[in-house]
Amino acid sequence: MEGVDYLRDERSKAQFDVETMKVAWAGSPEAFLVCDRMAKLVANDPVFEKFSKPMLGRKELFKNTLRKTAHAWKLVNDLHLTEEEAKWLRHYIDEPSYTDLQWEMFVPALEGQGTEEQKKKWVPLAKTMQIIGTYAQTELGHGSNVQGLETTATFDRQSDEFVIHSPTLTSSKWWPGGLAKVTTHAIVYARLIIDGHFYGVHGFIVQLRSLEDHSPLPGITLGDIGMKFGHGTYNTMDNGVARFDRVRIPRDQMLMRVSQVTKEGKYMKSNVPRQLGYATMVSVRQTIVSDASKALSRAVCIATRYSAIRRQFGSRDGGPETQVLDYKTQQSRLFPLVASAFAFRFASDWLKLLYTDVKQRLEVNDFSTLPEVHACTAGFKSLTTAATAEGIEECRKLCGGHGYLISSGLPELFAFYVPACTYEGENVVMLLQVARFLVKTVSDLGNKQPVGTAAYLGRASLLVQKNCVVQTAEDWLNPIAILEAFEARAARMAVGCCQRLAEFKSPEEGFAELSSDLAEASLAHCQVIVVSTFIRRLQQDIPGRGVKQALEVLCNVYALFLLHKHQGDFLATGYLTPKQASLANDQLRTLYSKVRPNAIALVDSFNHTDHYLSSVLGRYDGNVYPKLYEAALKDPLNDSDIADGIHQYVQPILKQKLHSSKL
Ligand SMILES: CCCCCCCC/C=C\C/C=C/C(=O)SCCNC(=O)CCNC(=O)[C@H](O)C(C)(C)COP(=O)(O)OP(=O)(O)OC[C@H]1O[C@@H](n2cnc3c(N)ncnc32)[C@H](O)[C@@H]1OP(=O)(O)O
Ligand SMILES: Cc1cc2nc3c(=O)[nH]c(=O)nc-3n(C[C@H](O)[C@H](O)[C@H](O)COP(=O)(O)OP(=O)(O)OC[C@H]3O[C@@H](n4cnc5c(N)ncnc54)[C@H](O)[C@@H]3O)c2cc1C
Repeated sequence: MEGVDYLRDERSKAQFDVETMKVAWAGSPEAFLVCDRMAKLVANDPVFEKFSKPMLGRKELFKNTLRKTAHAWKLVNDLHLTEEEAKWLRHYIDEPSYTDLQWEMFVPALEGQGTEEQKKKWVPLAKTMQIIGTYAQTELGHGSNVQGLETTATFDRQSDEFVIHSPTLTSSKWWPGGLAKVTTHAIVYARLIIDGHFYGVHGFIVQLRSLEDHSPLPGITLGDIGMKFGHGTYNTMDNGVARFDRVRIPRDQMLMRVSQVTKEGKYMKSNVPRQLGYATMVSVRQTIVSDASKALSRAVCIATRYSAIRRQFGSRDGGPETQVLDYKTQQSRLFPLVASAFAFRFASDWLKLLYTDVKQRLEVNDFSTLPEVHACTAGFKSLTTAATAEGIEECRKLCGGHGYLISSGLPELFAFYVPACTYEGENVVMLLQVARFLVKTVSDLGNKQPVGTAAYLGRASLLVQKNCVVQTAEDWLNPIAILEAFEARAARMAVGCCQRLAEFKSPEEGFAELSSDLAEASLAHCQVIVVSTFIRRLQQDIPGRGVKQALEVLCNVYALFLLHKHQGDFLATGYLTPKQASLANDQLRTLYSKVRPNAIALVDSFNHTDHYLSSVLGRYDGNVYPKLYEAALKDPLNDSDIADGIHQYVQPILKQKLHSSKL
């Protein structure tokens, strides 16, 4: 049999209806149709070809992306695509470009932090791409600590302008996407100074380049920050540096939803919290969670298909060898990642609802749920990006040696994905934000009953006393038992941290000293929410033959895999006995056997095109070896039998006459 037959055979074993699972993955029939149409539009358009990317130099990579982005914008207009469709189009084009910043950060920053008047002026210009903007917050010297930014915006009462200035080398804006060569405008974050007084960091709309000839405006120095990790992925993007030498902008270009500066130079605070200035980051963190499920689904799709084709050992009497997918070790590394992709998908659907809700509330100045939404977006961003980055690397290893080839699609996916652990809030820094929320919630238990995602902490006094009642491996299939185990572990970790915090001289000192434990407690809290979201999703109506059952298996795999991975926490906090932890692992092995016949169908449900996967190992048709061979032959080194440099550098060595002492 060939790879093609192996996958056909695997598909015939599926115990659920793949077409309905595709809809469950996409979120709704409508969402599925949009994704499917956009994926095919990109896959069938030769402009979006990407197999030649690994061979391009930096300048060509960048220009190639400009060309694709211009073509995409033409399609958006010619085909009258909606914003949602255009977002999927960008996603499937699969190349970081300045438009990510335009649509994911510049427009949301204008919409979220601008006044009605500002939005009316700037948003239509941005949405029609008459101006192209970026989000210029990070500096050479500070990224995580936003309040530590050094760029200044000094109000000049006489001219009714702000003077934007980079006073030090470390105040140079550093990293913003598109800044180096493309963007005409930026939201520049700077310390506001009026009459020598500092009023904190605010966002300012600054024009960077002439709209006539694209040259940088006077007083502005712009450049690229250099090549980044990997080859053809983030190097398509011109992440940039900007320095400002007393650049003047009109007063009405400070984003003034949160606070205003009057003509007279009076600083006025609205009744909105200053954290609203961070709202764009909350919006993007939410998008990043959804992106994690996509990136992980892509990696597991490649690794699962290839694992069904790859055979090693186990041949008897000249018969076929064992598919590596049948090895329990392969399953125990791969299936939890398949389950995680689904878990993150449902978590991101839920987070989107939570975010939509807070957005509506913020519009009518209801800020009550902002702390919880901030904690959820920050925590989920950290949890999902860390697990996805690790998961992609695991998938590379699951594909053995071939996983290291660029043609497997995995090295470039990894290089593209890993910065997600850093940008939009470094992951540990984000967990510490969750920790602040947890400590506040636990410390306030006597006065205030927690709600929403923290509601379980209202039962903390009970959860720290109760013990797990599981007696058999089957008991671990009960969602109530699973959820209580996660809640008890998280509550015990959070309460334990709070008790130890009280032993320090000051809360700040305690927080700093216990920050590792607090980050672990935060992760445990986020896992409660992801697991409970998966469980709740299964309580909804899920149509289609066997779809719900297949998802139930994955939900249990996800939860019990986490329980097994973090069994140290579950045991140390005393909720579980070693016997119960071992029963969970027994159940996990059984569950892997239930995933096995559905493995290929599950990854088919992601509906990824071969173009999107850009992987010879993950091809839908399974024709791996001939195509791997074909891809290798296309390498420029194979253009001739005698490569450049052989005559010059190798032959002289071969032909040298050695002295007998060196023989
Ligand atoms: C097609 C798909 C495309 C997908 C996505 C495209 C992305 C493109 C790729 C890359 C682009 C990347 C862009 C960037 O990276 S932009 C830069 C991002 N930078 C950061 O994320 C900086 C992280 N730092 C911070 O957010 C803050 O400095 C901080 C939260 C770490 C600390 O804030 P600070 O004000 O200094 O102090 P406190 O810790 O004291 O906080 C005060 C108070 O405010 C609460 N809070 C903090 N942040 C928020 C928030 N966002 N919303 C609501 N509330 C917030 C915090 O919890 C404290 O509350 P308290 O405990 O009650 O006092
Ligand atoms: C590909 C990419 C694209 C980007 N795009 C943009 C963009 O468009 N616009 C923009 O403004 N920025 C952008 N950034 C910058 C990005 O937002 C920052 O790099 C990020 O916020 C992390 O900040 P940092 O680099 O200062 O890291 P640091 O904060 O210096 O982190 C270094 C280490 O210190 C630790 N650390 C920091 N603070 C604490 C603390 N309080 N407690 C414990 N540990 C701590 C971190 O955990 C980390 O291990 C981008 C970055 C990348 C990689």
